[in-house]
Amino acid sequence: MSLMPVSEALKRLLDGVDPLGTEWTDLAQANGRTLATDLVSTRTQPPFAASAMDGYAVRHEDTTQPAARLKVIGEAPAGHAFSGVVGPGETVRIFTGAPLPEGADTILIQENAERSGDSILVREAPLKGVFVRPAGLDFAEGETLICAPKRLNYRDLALAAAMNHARLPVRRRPKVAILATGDELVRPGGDPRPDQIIASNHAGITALVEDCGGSPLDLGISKDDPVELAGHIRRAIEARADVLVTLGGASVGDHDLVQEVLGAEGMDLAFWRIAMRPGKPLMAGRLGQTKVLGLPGNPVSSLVCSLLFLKPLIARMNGLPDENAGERDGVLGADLGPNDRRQDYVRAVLETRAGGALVVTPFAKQDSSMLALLARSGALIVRPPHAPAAKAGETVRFLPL
Ligand SMILES: Nc1nc2c(c(=O)[nH]1)N[C@H]1C(S)=C(S)[C@@H](COP(=O)(O)OP(=O)(O)OC[C@H]3O[C@@H](n4cnc5c(N)ncnc54)[C@H](O)[C@@H]3O)O[C@H]1N2
Ligand code: MOO
Repeated sequence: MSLMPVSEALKRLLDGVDPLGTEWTDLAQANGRTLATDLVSTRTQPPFAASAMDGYAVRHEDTTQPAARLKVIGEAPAGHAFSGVVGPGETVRIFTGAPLPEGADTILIQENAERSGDSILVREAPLKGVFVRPAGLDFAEGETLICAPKRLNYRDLALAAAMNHARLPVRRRPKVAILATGDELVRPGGDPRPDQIIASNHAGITALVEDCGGSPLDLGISKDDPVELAGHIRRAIEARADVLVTLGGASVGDHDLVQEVLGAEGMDLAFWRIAMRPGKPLMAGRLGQTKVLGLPGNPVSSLVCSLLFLKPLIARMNGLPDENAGERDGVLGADLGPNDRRQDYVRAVLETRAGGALVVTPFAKQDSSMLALLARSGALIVRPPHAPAAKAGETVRFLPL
């Protein structure tokens, strides 16, 4: 049986996938969304020369004489510009964020002024121009401040708000329908019979889809029954899912029906069976406008395949580059035996040792059903097909989790 290399499978999966369309969203809903077009400022910030301190707006030349005294002719709190002009020997009481009044060029902080009635004594002369933020210090109208494509974070959103964008152009989030299959599965919180287990893959993949900028759609659990399975698959198509992820039933057992039923529903198969561990029975295809990704049922296999295939697919639909291209070098923390023909993704603890070395220490057991070890892993050591045995201390490639 020939197995397709991981890189070839990924290429086929992403082939011809274009970014989804653009929609507008409120600023409050934009966290984690992907900006679809560059964001240009509609404002200059600050829009006026502003005081950076609480104190007095002065003409610098009036403050240089020892024990200079200035007359307070008004007040400028933030949001209330002083409308007059500061003339010789005059000052305006000013607060942080208020516009610098005309005539003044410097801020005397209040700690260095002694007020009595409507005058002040300059206790320590300021340097010329201090504590004045010039107009446009932060940014100017017309400047492109956030370039698309970019997943928006809290800093971007503060900046977009400061630019006065209440709504933002973002990519439509890929809708990812997730369907578990198997008579043995019961939802978390359910009451399994002795021969049943809890369906775990859903929870993990839902979270991964959200983390990657997709919108998960829970299609529940289908029994290993072709009619029921076909019904669930049709629901995904009716819901116009961009991606249908099936969990389990991808292998060769008598009850592994997913591929057969998808085929009967009209799926074009792109590939099945990959030279990777875990994840060998991975399958992909297209059903109408919906990309289909058939993940193996073993929990670690389904999560590793999601990381390696679903994540880049969602990134592509958002118009973003594939972050998995970020494999790194690490120091192997324990010996590894020779690899076979499948590219191995070895669960490992990731540590930073003194001096900054990244050390990846593989777990001795690597069974693809072991979620507890995956949860403790910080890295997947990537071992190419037929890699020779490796000794602790050698350099290996890894993907951070
Ligand atoms: N004769 C062969 N048998 C198997 C092969 C093979 O090549 N020849 N491949 C093995 C490999 S590798 C994998 S991986 C599994 C994957 O098989 P399926 O995708 O058909 O998965 P299932 O049989 O449905 O389930 C496997 C395992 O995972 C549990 N499971 C399924 N779904 C969930 C879920 N949503 N949450 C938690 N656990 C789940 C299921 O109970 C099984 O224990 O096939 C090997 N067999
Ligand atoms: O792909 Mo299977 O995950 O080797 O267990």
